[in-house]
Amino acid sequence: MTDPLLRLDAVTVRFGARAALDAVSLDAAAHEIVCVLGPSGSGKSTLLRAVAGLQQLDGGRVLLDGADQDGVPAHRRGVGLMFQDHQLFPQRDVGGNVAFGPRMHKMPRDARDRRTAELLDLVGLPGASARPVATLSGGEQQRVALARALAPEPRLLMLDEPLGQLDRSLRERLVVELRRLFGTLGTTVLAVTHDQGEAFALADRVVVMRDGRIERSGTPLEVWQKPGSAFVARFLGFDNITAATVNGAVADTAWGTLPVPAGTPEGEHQLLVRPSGVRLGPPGGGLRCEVVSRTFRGGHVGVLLRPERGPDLEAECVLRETPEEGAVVGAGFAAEDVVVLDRE
Ligand SMILES: Nc1ncnc2c1ncn2[C@@H]1O[C@H](COP(=O)(O)OP(=O)(O)OP(=O)(O)O)[C@@H](O)[C@H]1O
Repeated sequence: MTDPLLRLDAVTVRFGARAALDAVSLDAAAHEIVCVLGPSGSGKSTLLRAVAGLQQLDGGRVLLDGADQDGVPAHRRGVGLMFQDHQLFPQRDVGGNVAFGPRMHKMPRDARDRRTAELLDLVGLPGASARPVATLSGGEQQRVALARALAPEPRLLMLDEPLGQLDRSLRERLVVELRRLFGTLGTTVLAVTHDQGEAFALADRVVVMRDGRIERSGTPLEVWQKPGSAFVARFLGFDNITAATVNGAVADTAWGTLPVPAGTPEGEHQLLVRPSGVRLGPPGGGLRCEVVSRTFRGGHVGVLLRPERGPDLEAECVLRETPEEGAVVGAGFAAEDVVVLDRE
């Protein structure tokens, strides 16, 4: 087997008594887009800094193309970094910013100009080379920062909250463009973000961190379908979580008896019920609930329910079928949207 492009092998970084990274092991294959996701303070930036060579390790190894990077300074690792505040050089024009890396690498002027023009095309700013940085919008600055990070052709591109400061609609558009761009260029990417929507849209593989450790790793679909722990489920925005005793095809919970998917192991578990699996009907059938609030979410409406027993429940409804606030409804549960969580 060939070496992965990036390998972290039991990497530990401590600040005082606290481990910001606690024996983290992680591989990224060439051309893979890996997004590290996690709450504030979970160690995401420390992980990027460790790979970049900006953070001393207290244990473990970082390997690039199979070579241990111990003692290799940041500028010799061949990795590109784009940080949240994407600081462009304000006194240089767009072209001067993008060509900065290649000039440092002594690339001849012709080739530099060609590369700059190509990259500006790729990021959707054709012909912008002579524009002063101060005349760019936030989204345009982000694109220039990206072109600058790509210009030296890094073997690994690392992004720290790449779209952090942009508004939601621009982020949603840019994230699709970024994925396409990285696919075209074959760039290997390690990105960190606390925005799960961004990570799921961008990544081939999502890694969720918790207190300096990797809690869950998989394709976006795998992690979405099987969060594994209550922590990951909550982080993904799922709140319908309850303790349950599984017995055959059903489970006893605070909300009453719920169906569970075939093959669910017997015994005590935590269960997640996806909002799409909470089906609303007339109050006579199922668990009696009052509608507390409704939140419009584009394609559907999130409905918060106060059941006659058990914690609040969230349901997902199509607009036409959404009950009024204050209405009393009966909630049923669909087995295919009930997921077993194996830990807190
Ligand atoms: N230079 C430092 N000195 C002391 N503690 C630090 C230092 N850098 C990070 N930490 C601590 O290490 C832990 C991980 O921080 P890190 O910045 O990696 O988290 P993060 O997941 O990137 O958070 P955020 O999303 O807020 O940027 C935190 O508890 C943080 O306070």
